[in-house]
Amino acid sequence: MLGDVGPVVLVGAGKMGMAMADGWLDAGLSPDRLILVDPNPSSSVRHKASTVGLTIYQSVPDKDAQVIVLAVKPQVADDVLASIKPAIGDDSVLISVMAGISIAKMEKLSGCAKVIRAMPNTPAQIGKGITGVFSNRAVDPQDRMIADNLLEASGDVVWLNEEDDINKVTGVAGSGPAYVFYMVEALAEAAETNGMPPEMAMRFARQTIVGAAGLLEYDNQTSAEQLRENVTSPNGTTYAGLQVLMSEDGLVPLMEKTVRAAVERARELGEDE
Ligand SMILES: NC(=O)C1=CN([C@@H]2O[C@H](COP(=O)(O)OP(=O)(O)OC[C@H]3O[C@@H](n4cnc5c(N)ncnc54)[C@H](OP(=O)(O)O)[C@@H]3O)[C@@H](O)[C@H]2O)C=CC1
Ligand SMILES: O=C(O)[C@@H]1CCC=N1
Repeated sequence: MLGDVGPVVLVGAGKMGMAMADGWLDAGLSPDRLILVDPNPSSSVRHKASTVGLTIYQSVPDKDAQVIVLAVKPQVADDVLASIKPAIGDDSVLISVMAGISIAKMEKLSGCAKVIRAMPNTPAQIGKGITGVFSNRAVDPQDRMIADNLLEASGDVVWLNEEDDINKVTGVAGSGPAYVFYMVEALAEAAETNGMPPEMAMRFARQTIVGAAGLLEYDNQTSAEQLRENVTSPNGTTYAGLQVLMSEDGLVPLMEKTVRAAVERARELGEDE
């Protein structure tokens, strides 16, 4: 699927960058068309690179890239945007997954005309991510197709209407896997409080979330609400538990506060410009 794409320059071989790189390699991107740039890669990244035949570069090569993907922390955006100039030609497309950093800033500091913001999430690593995407006007249908090909290797892709939608996607789906992992931790803690030994508590909590997520995928025509109701016997145990979780000060207001904090932080990261 990605046989014709590249060269792709990926700047930042961290958690998100490598999650996407795994997806691209699985989707057929040839390792010699993926240029991985990271001045200080971890030992696991070095191991992965040597296993699949990827070269890791200290800095961006002085050669026009078809696509440059930025997967570095927003805090180093200024330096990194300036450093990628040697790889930018007239037709290069810049795709950034950095939270907060605006298209205007990327155009200005990198000199790249075609800029796309994408917000993926770490399930990209197993092709089960979802990515929100927004581009500037210079990005043409051919560029969008290349971006689609790359991003679809991570899972679903949704093109957005406004740049601020990226901040909303960040708070819901970019950060979202962490909320679910924390739910596992909280469920395990609650199991322990109710008398389960720690190892057993984590085993039951983790597999419960794995199983529930699996059902959402397997039974994808059935709403989450219906799946919940399928568990809930009249006046049974689930009903008793949900009375707490669905109360006025239960999960909904907590989730609203959680997502609002993340969305606002994404907007703030953009304001530090
Ligand atoms: N993690 C996630 O779930 C998601 C993250 N994102 C976005 O992805 C970006 C990366 O996040 P994440 O992967 O978690 O962070 P990581 O810290 O895991 O990855 C960033 C990588 O970039 C490296 N790096 C630092 N400076 C440079 C440089 N000048 N050139 C090349 N590489 C450099 C870092 O090296 P070192 O560690 O040595 O500094 C690190 O390996 C962020 O902007 C974040 O907003 C978006 C969606 C989800
Ligand atoms: O926490 C962060 O800022 C990044 C963006 C979305 C997920 N991780």
